[in-house]
Amino acid sequence: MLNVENISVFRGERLVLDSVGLRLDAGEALLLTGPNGAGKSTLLRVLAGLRKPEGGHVLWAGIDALADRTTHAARVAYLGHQDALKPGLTLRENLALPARAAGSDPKQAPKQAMKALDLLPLADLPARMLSAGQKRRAALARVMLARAPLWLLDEPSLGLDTSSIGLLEALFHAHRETGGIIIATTHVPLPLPNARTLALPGASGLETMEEMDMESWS
Ligand SMILES: Nc1ncnc2c1ncn2[C@@H]1O[C@H](COP(=O)(O)OP(=O)(O)OP(=O)(O)O)[C@@H](O)[C@H]1O
Repeated sequence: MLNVENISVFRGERLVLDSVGLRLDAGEALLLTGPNGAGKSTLLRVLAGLRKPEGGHVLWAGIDALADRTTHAARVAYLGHQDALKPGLTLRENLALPARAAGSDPKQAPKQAMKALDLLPLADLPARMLSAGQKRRAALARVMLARAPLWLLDEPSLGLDTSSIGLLEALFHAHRETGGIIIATTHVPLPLPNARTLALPGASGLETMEEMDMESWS
């Protein structure tokens, strides 16, 4: 379903991703691992259509996914390092936005998502009053509400306590059960049974533009 071929990305002078490829079918999950700066977030942003790669293809059901960014955006639920909540709106109001965008009932769907992430008691608090872990759970509720088949999650368990990890496990399971795909970057174990792992090598395994030029002359 998702077929990623030869993705290469430069950041500044450095080749951060060098011909990265992966393939995932419905219901599958992939853990992206590697040292700080290895390019995990960069790859996730490329897959989300938020950053253009210098080379390679992202195919969804055999079609070039990045050719039409609007269509691709509807396939993707992206969780970055920032939780993307509007601080002055209540949690309930924050969650009504993605529910409406996904064509769901803006009252019922947020309620269900808050229930799944144990956020109902916080529904009427402004987002700025939530703790870091509560904000992370709210961001995961947004992911759930997007009703997108491809979840791209940058360190989804960051700041979560043990019981919240249990909620995450149930969320992941339900998404995969319905044929959803999950790609998550992480430095810690995640509750994704039978997930595959793609370990990015990090800067020491890659070359700079300068080194590449030198090689091409030799
Ligand atoms: N705005 C930027 N401009 C230039 N280089 C950048 C920029 N942001 C990140 N980089 C570089 O891109 C490389 C990959 O960064 P990226 O954030 O994808 O790594 P990561 O594997 O997600 O790291 P971490 O584990 O720390 O989250 C790093 O070497 C970083 O210095």
